[in-house]
Amino acid sequence: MNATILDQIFAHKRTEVERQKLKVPQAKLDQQLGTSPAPRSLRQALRQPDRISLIAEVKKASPSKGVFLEHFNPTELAETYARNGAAAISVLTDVRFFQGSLIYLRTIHEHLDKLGYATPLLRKDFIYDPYQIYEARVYGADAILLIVGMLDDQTLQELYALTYGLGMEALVEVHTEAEMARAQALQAQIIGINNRDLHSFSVDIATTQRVGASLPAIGDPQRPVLVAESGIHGPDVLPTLRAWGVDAILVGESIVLAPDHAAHVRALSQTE
Ligand SMILES: O=C(O)c1ccccc1NCC(=O)[C@H](O)[C@H](O)COP(=O)(O)O
Repeated sequence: MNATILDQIFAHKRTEVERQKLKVPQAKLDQQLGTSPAPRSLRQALRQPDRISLIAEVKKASPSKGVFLEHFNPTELAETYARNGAAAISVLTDVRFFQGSLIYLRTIHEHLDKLGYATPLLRKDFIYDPYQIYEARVYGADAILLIVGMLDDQTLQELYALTYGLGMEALVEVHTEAEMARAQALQAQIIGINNRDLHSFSVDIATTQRVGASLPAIGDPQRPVLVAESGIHGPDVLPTLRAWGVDAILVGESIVLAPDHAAHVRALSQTE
């Protein structure tokens, strides 16, 4: 079988992380941990009784679509998100395929702090090694993404425990019913259903309904915070997602491509 882009991403990620460990050894990260700003709760920010919350993504490019924004200013974008009602901000930190950076996390954190916004920041990357979780904390992440489909159960459990041990939270991402069962076995508090098949890049919003069907009923205290990820273009779909029990949406492409970022964020945050 031919290697998919996802296989290439994973292979390159391993090289990138090993290279980074040589540049900034774990011992150095350990020293810097104490100076990181205290984490804020993603879960609390997302669970609103009366509306769907928005996680707005700082996304310059994607492997499926290339560059979205030639004039890309991550701090300016994040400021627009925070000012216009985003409950949280996802920062892509993968360098090669998404043209992201860990530095964006730090500069966005510092910039929003100065403006008085305490919007939680999610490190969005392909995380498989504890080193990346320490890195996330040192650069100011409040939460990280764990993609169930790329981790075995033991690694998933270890990374999840480390994340919470460092005071952060994890958005545990699934795409199939089998992955959802694994996320539930982990007792994940925040589960994201990615509507995008990361192998084929096809997007189907109905994935959220199908894969979310096994969760405890809406209103059950055992029900995790549910995030619908990818392929959300506008607010018209929000009532349907609400009916499916979605607490939050994660949106990148439609925001960065919108002619008016602020207006699109307001519409998706239902603050118009
Ligand atoms: O965005 C991609 O093309 C992509 C390809 C391969 C792996 C991951 C990918 N995206 C990561 C994401 O999950 C999205 O950036 C995020 O859910 C926002 O999606 P969208 O609103 O469709 O940009």
